[in-house]
Amino acid sequence: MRLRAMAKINLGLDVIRKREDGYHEVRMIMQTVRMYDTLEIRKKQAPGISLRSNLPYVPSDERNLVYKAAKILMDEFHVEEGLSMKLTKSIPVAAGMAGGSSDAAAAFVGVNRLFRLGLSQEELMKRAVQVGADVPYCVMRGTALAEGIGEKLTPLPPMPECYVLIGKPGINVSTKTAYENLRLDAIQRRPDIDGMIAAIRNQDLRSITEKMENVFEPGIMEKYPVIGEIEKFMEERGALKAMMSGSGPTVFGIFEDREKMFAASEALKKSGLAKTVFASRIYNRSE
Ligand SMILES: C[C@@](CO)(OP(=O)(O)O)[C@H](O)COP(=O)(O)OP(=O)(O)OC[C@H]1O[C@@H](n2ccc(N)nc2=O)[C@H](O)[C@@H]1O
Ligand SMILES: Nc1ncnc2c1ncn2[C@@H]1O[C@H](COP(=O)(O)OP(=O)(O)O)[C@@H](O)[C@H]1O
Repeated sequence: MRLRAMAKINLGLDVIRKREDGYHEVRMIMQTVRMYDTLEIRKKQAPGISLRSNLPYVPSDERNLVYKAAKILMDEFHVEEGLSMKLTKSIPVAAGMAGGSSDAAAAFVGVNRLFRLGLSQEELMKRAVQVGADVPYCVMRGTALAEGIGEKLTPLPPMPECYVLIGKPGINVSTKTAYENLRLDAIQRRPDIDGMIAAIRNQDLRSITEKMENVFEPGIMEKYPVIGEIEKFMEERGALKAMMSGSGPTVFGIFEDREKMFAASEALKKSGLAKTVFASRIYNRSE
């Protein structure tokens, strides 16, 4: 069985408060994009889980989120057979695009099917949060409002068709450190999440992009000015708006015009500003 684990972007990202347990309460507009890792899974005779990946620097033991997800289901349902998995990564790692979370979501969906465990999507999402705050969303996919620590999800109508240019500079930002360094009392501009939901319901792409805001961006951009440079580069080449995704450092630009996006993509590759450049488009649940 072969599954696609798709990346996400945050069209809007607000952090409301820090909880007692150290996690933060968020309000985010999530959107799946057509950039994906591939997870191949099959049964094997010997018991246990084996995992291979195409990237030497991604762990292929129990630290891998795919492994964690598979183990949760196999333990709960006392699966006696073995599982063999092969992960081929294309989504940049530690990039703010939920690559690992989406791989884990694919493992939940795949293991449920392969061993005929009979769990509904909702039942998978309940278990998914044990692996990471964004994993339930990665099971659901599409356009959604995420609240709580990211696990309370409200599906939204698909955002209007558009093109997404992805540019990741050659730096890594840890999600944990980004949350730890966020000064909630110093946040100056709050994203208008409710306004964005209205704009999505109205299928108004311009209004959606006008409302794009991420509270992590000022702090991370101050440390890594290249993020702002990539945004400017995209906007000068036709992006309605460009912004950092999640805790960064990946930048995405929203384009109405496909040709402009491809031209910007080629130029960005040549510029040397970004290490990974990928021309993509949004993915909707109905596809
Ligand atoms: C910031 C966001 C925005 O979508 O995405 P990424 O930048 O990681 O893609 C998410 O909130 C990331 O969710 P996810 O990556 O699943 O987080 P987890 O693995 O559960 O947690 C990693 C660390 O981030 C912090 N964390 C995470 C989520 C949250 N709501 N509050 C937190 O404080 C915790 O310190 C935790 O130890
Ligand atoms: N399947 C996986 N893919 C990528 N990274 C993984 C995976 N499993 C565990 N990790 C670890 O998780 C960390 C961040 O993963 P990733 O999901 O790419 O971050 P982000 O959600 O911030 O983009 C990496 O440092 C990596 O070592």
